[in-house]
This record gives sequence, structure tokens and C-alpha cells, in this order.
Amino acid sequence: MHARAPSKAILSGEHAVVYGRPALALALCRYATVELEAAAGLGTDVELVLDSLNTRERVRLDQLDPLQRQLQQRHQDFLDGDLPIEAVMAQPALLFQYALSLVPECWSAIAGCRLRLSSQIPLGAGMGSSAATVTALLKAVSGYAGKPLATPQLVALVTRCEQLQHGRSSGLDPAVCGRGGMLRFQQGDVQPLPASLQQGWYLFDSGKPDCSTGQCGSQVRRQFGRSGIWDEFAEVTEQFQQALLGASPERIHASVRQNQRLLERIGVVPQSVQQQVRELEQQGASAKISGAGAVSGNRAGLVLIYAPDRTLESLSSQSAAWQPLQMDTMGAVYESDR
Ligand SMILES: Nc1ncnc2c1ncn2[C@@H]1O[C@H](COP(=O)(O)OP(=O)(O)OP(=O)(O)O)[C@@H](O)[C@H]1O
Ligand SMILES: C[C@@](O)(CCO)CC(=O)[O-]
Repeated sequence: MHARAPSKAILSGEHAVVYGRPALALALCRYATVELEAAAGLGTDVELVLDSLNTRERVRLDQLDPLQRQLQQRHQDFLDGDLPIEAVMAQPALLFQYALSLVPECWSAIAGCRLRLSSQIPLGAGMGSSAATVTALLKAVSGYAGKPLATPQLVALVTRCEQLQHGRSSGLDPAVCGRGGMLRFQQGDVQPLPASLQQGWYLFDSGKPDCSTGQCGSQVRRQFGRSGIWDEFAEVTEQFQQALLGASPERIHASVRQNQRLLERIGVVPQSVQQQVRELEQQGASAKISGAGAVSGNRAGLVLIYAPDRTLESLSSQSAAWQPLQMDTMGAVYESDR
């Protein structure tokens, strides 16, 4: 059997959503997949194969409880200011072991199984790779055990994992990866958006940032944690939502540009990416980073481009690298027949 979960793009409100303001996001048709099958020779252990990282690890289910406590303690140390975020999940496999530790009711069913995680989602690109992979894992494990998690429970468990991965998670990525479609999210409250994205939206990968989402979040909190700028983000997100619902290209352009300016003010858009965005604007398009961005280096991961009335070739010599934005509407899916 296998389960899959989509990646995500944030249209508006990244970072501000961590401070309780609304965000708009949608699920994308690029997926993380987990295949689960019984394997010989594992006894009561589980084998975790991470294709993207070329690693495999044997996991003792009876060690997951102490591991969970240890990781939660490290996260508390982070919250208390005694550990940097990168020291909480010191290795990638720990994220998935922590996820498994949260579903003890499934352990007996998965004992002796191999869990293979593969993904079409670029790592560190702001496309919610960690939320999508953990969502696919928990969807697979709970489905296989015959104890399928309802979507709100699934989202809540993935959010716990994201707290440890990123330090503080708004829960936005887990909600989008679990539910699919386009939605407005604020403080755990999810409102599906009936708007559909018209033609003219593209994704561009400006490259893997030098810093993680957790490091970006920590830096932003140090500088802007108590700032009034989050209300400005909230206002732009409201405008963005109205513009999308009203399918108004001019208002969408304005919202994308204002959102990008705010992200620049909080220091998550490297100069080189700002420059690319300005060049696109001069040609009549709009663009913004999507996701955490970067507080160092010259790459910021995913950039969203809105260019409804321009041909790609007329816009940029780099347009060959752009991909049309395609929305997933299914969210996390479990299939037992493969
Ligand atoms: N495909 C994968 N295989 C193994 N580990 C992964 C995978 N995707 C994510 N991870 C783990 O999650 C961590 C964070 O993932 P990543 O850097 O891609 O951030 P992200 O979740 O995409 O960020 P954002 O929330 O900003 O979109 C990685 O460092 C790695 O430990
Ligand atoms: C930067 C952030 O707003 C989006 C990361 O995809 C963090 C979060 O919402 O948890």
C-alpha cells in the first residue's frame, strides 16, 4: 500500500501566520509518497528508507517513547533559549521517528515493515517538504494499521512534528498538506477558499536557501517578534483574498507586490532575489517569495510569479525554468491496492 501528501505554496501571510495573522495557501501537485510493506528479517523493528537522502535506518519501536521525551525536552530547551533550533532535530530520520512515536496504537501493525519515503518535492524550497513527508507517513501508517486518522487529528499530529522541526509552527503547512485545495488559515482555523487560480501563475525555484525554516523563524522573531508589521501583513492578506475571490488581476498584482515588500522589510528576501523580482515588475509581472525565504545567502527557495497577460518569453530569459502552478485538491490520500 502507499499514501501520498501534496506540497504547498503560500500566497500570502507567511511568517505573519506564526503571530496569529491570517494566511492564504494552496496545495500543489508535487507529492511525498510513503510505501509500506512487510519485510523479512526485521523482527519487531521497522525499517525507514529515505530515498531523497539515500539513507535507511532500523527503528526500534520500543525505543520511541524515550526518544519522544528526549526530543520534546530539546524543543523545550529551544523555547527557553538554551538550544538553537538546528540542535532539536539533529538528524533528518529523527523527524520521522518522532512522528511514529505519536501513533503508538499503530505500532503492533507496522512491526516488521519497511517504510519507504520518496518525494518529488525539493528539500528546503519552502514547499512544505517536512509537512508533506510526515503527513504521508502518518497517513500510511494509520491506514495500514486500520486506524485511519481523521484529517483534523492528522493535521494536529503533523503540527506537533513541525513544532520540533521548525521551532514554532503555525500549523499552516500541515493543514494544507492534509486537506489539499486552497485555504485561508488563522490560528488553527481553516476556511476552504472557493476561488480558483486563473491562468498566469508560475513557480520559480530560486535555489535552496543557506538557512533552514527554523533558523529564519528564529531570526525574524528576534528582530520583529513584537513589531506592528504583522498587522500590515494581515491587511495585505485580506486584500489578497478579496482580489482572488473577485478575480481582479490589478488587485492581485497590488497584493503580491505589497506582500513582497513586507517580506523584504522583515529580511527574508536576499538582494539577488529582490533584484529578480524588480526586473519582473518592470515588465508588468508581480512576484513574491513563498515560504520562509532566507536570512542569509542569495537563494530564497520558491518564488511565485503572477503574469496573467504576458507571454513567458517576453518576460524573462529564465522563464524556461518556470512551471505553471497546478493545484492539488485531494490532500493526503491512502491507497491500499498498490
Ligand atoms: N524528502 C525528505 N526526505 C527526508 N527528510 C526530509 C524530506 N523532506 C524534509 N525532510 C526533513 O525535514 C527537514 C525540513 O525540510 P525542508 O528543509 O525541506 O523544509 P520545508 O518543510 O520544506 O520548509 P517549509 O516549511 O519552509 O516549506 C529536512 O531538513 C529533513 O530533515
Ligand atoms: C514561515 C512559515 O510561516 C511558513 C513556512 O512554510 C512558518 C509557519 O507558518 O509555521
